[in-house]
Amino acid sequence: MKKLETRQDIEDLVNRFYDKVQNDETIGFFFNDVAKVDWSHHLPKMYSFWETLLFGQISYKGNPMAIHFPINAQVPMEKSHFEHWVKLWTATVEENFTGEMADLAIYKASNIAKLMGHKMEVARKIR
Ligand code: HEM
Repeated sequence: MKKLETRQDIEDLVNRFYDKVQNDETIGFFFNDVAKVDWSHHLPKMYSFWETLLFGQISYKGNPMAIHFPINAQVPMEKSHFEHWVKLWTATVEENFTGEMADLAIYKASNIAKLMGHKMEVARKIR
């Protein structure tokens, strides 16, 4: 199987992941119905986000935590949603790529998802 090593690989991975997400029964509605995501805007941001995280190519400048709070305020983003997000991400990585960067993509996503899930839970408690 292919190694995850180029910007094009990241674009392919991210596209395939959000194809799954959009059609997913558990978390798809956050994107389709709650945030009503403009995919032509969102996907390039996600390419840059992952390029920055994995290749150290600083093309993403943003605050990934902050963008999720207003969504969480509308519909609680539960730990189980984040676990499901990670399950879909891990499956998409493993279906398409192998090697160190592929492992790192899974590892980093899991850590961020855990932290994000925790922050969303705390935000709901102090509201
Ligand atoms: C159940 C879990 C999640 C849901 C439902 C979710 C939902 C969303 C939605 C709807 C947006 C788009 C907001 C908009 O443009 O209107 C977004 C943006 C984003 N998400 Fe998530 N997300 C989840 C988990 C994660 C995780 C685990 C990560 C990181 C590993 C992540 C990283 C990002 C980033 C980088 C953006 C773009 C932020 C920006 O605009 O600068 N998300 N998310």
